Amino acid sequence: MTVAAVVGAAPLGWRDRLHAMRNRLLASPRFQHWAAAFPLTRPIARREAAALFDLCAGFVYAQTLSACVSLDLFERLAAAPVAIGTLAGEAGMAPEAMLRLVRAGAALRLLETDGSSAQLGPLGAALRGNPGVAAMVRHHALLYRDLADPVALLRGEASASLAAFWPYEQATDERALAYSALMAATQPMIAGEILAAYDFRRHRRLLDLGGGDGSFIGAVAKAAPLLDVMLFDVPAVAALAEQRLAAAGLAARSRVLAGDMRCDVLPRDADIITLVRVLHDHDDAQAMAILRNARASLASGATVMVAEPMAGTKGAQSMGDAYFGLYLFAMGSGRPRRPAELVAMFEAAGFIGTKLHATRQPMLASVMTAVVP
Ligand SMILES: CC(C)=CCC/C(C)=C/CC/C(C)=C/C=C/C(C)=C/C=C/C=C(C)/C=C/C=C(C)/C=C/C=C(C)/C=C/CC(C)(C)O
Ligand SMILES: C[S@@+](CC[C@H](N)C(=O)[O-])C[C@H]1O[C@@H](n2cnc3c(N)ncnc32)[C@H](O)[C@@H]1O
Repeated sequence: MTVAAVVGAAPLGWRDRLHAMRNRLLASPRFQHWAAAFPLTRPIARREAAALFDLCAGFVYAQTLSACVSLDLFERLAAAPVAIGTLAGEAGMAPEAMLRLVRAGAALRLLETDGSSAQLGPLGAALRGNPGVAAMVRHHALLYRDLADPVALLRGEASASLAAFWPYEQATDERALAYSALMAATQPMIAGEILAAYDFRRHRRLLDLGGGDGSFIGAVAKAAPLLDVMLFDVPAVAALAEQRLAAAGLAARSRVLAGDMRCDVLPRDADIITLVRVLHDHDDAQAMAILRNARASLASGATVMVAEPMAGTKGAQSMGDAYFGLYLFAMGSGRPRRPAELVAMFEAAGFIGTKLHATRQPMLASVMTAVVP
């Protein structure tokens, strides 16, 4: 009797049978021993075992990085190597403990060490070039807490601290300041990707929905000096944007509006609307409401752009469905979407001509545009 017959399921097709055969083989200790011993399969066996080990141990690596960021080690080591004893004294720990951390960091290519001093490793050096990454590592303390019991989180039995960090509906000034500061810290890497992928100089007036503190439109305004910029966000964030844009000398070229982008009337004079790291925060019905509202405000020929990390991104699959999938689940709304899902949503909202624009680091953001017929 087959497994399918036992559980009463439909008989397996050839693809499923092949899949089941592969999985039986991979689970067999005899096959694993053979593959590790046979010279042609040995590199694959080692790579797959290492990949599985990294999944088991990934949280330790992330916490090693977290300790380095908390202790500001990458900045401390920016100019020159520093003796382990000195670093230990500054961090308030025993030299043996600091050496343990430095050796862990060196194994992860964050640091380098000769056993008596430490200096930056290649990944620690790259991290310094993107200050938003350290801000995210600090922020991850919340997600780490929420994921302590992932099954309880998925069952809805644990209250997530991340949800309280993003209180869009009731954003007080203090909360808005906290999440907008995090977004502003990470915005340069995102704006860099979008500006390299899309030329905004072809437009006249841009409306950035959920535009945060204005960091993105500030960068666009610099790259497209003739473009007028508008920003729409919840009241507490819009107030921050107003201050920031004025401080950047953009008061005359910019307009800031406050409200609910899902249902409030939007300005009608934009020829491009941007949604940067916005749509993936919202469940499908809300995301459709945003797209339909954007469509209603735009004239024929105008453009809508979604820029955010997308699921299924080649070479960065774990970023989409694993990282952002669980991040947004803990946050309590939204999901990372595949480009094909966004195309369907654009079309359902009345846009045509969807286009995916290649970005240099799709792990950080993908860019998709569509136009009003
Ligand atoms: C010179 C020598 C020796 C060799 C040359 C070899 C060579 C070419 C090396 C390359 C060097 C190089 C250019 C490195 C570049 C590294 C970069 C650009 C690294 C960037 C890393 C970015 C990271 C890790 C980003 C992480 C982002 C995170 C975790 C973002 C999280 C965002 C969240 C949670 C957003 C939340 C918003 C919400 C609520 C979802 O809407
Ligand atoms: C993840 S942040 C992205 C901010 C900015 N676009 C960026 O990439 O840095 C999402 C933004 O959408 C805003 N937002 C969320 N729900 C909103 C709503 N219903 N109406 C207007 N803005 C909203 C939030 O206040 C926040 O500033």
